[in-house]
Amino acid sequence: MTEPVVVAVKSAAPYDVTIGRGLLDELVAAAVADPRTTKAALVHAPTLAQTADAVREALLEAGIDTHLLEVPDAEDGKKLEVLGFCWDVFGEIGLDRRDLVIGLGGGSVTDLAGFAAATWMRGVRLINVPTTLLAMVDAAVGGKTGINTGAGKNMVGSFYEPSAVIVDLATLESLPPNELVAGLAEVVKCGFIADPQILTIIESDRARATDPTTPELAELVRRAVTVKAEVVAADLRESDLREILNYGHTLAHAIEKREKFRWRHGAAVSVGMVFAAELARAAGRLDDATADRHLEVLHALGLPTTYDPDALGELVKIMGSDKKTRSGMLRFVVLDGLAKPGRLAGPDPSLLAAAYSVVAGRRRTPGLVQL
Ligand SMILES: NC(=O)c1ccc[n+]([C@@H]2O[C@H](COP(=O)([O-])OP(=O)(O)OC[C@H]3O[C@@H](n4cnc5c(N)ncnc54)[C@H](O)[C@@H]3O)[C@@H](O)[C@H]2O)c1
Ligand SMILES: O=C(O)C(=O)C[C@@H](O)[C@H](O)[C@H](O)COP(=O)(O)O
Ligand SMILES: [Zn+2]
Repeated sequence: MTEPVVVAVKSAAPYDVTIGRGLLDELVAAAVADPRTTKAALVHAPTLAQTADAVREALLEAGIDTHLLEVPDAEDGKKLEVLGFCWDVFGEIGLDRRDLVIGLGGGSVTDLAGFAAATWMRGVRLINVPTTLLAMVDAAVGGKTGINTGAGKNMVGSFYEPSAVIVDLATLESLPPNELVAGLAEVVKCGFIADPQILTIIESDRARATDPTTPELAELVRRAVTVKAEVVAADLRESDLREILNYGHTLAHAIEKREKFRWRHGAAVSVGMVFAAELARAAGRLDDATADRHLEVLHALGLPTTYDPDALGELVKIMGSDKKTRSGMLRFVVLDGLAKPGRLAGPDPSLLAAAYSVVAGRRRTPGLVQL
């Protein structure tokens, strides 16, 4: 990819996701797009301190007084006290309604910065600059913002869309390989729910699909962002269709909560997708080949596909507070075939147990030989 590629999110307040390499100029252009903006609060993870400095310099040159807010890393940043810290700094620097918040980092930072922007003076302009694969293809796009609470993952937040998303693929070159692979879980998710070509690209050459410098990875990013953009443009507030982006997340969020948010989100989603596929297979809704393909592709990428064999009871309890639950009835996004997402409501405990026996590693699926 030489020229940046733009994926338009055609929601009520449309915005562009610009994907390329070395996009500082595009970021500055997005920032100055509103000529009333004189100040920016740049929220970033500690690992992005150097990049944050470079962005600040460029914005200062463009006449935007830019303040850096370094927040705790990963899920430690998605906390009420950190949100409070952001609000305090916004107040101290006099950030007003014409100004700008920039989220620079992984999904934990874009979720936090997005919610801080959504709530400050009831909403100030937001630009997301995702620097992990997961944030590029998922967290930074689509307007879900929020923090975790004692009750669980992302329990407080809002739907608040950015005015621009700048995806600089060059930032992936410093990302630890395990983080890149974790991000691929959400890419694989898009493959199963909507765009099977994603799976073919990964299966054809796993090494190139996991190399941040290749056109294959750039194409995976473009395809996954396109899936997300189309879904959120049709159903921003998750009244129905958007739930498909939650494929694998019912179990994933329960695992994350049980693990006190120390698991990588993408790793939990990987296990959650295996569970959802097995649930659909056990319910007679998903063919063996597609169910087996989950284990094969996720395992080949080095993502986890199993979890504590004795945790099902606890996980079912935690899943009770999943946001898709209705009148106390658990609801899962499942597949009725490749790229045919449906819903499974109130599964019988025997179905949950059958599906979990694969996650627990107690039952191997017939099609799978390499595990
Ligand atoms: N809002 C949404 O729609 C949405 C979608 C998917 C996930 N999420 C949320 O996103 C979060 C997970 O995001 P994540 O996987 O990006 O994790 P993360 O934000 O915790 O980042 C992972 C790690 O990578 C480091 N890092 C980030 N960019 C780097 C770079 N370029 N070079 C080196 N290190 C870098 C971070 O400091 C961190 O340690 C979860 O909280 C999840 O709930 C939100
Ligand atoms: O954008 C969405 O919608 C998603 O569900 C994408 C998920 O990958 C993401 O992890 C999201 O934050 C989950 O949201 P939640 O509503 O289940 O908390
Ligand atoms: Zn997710």
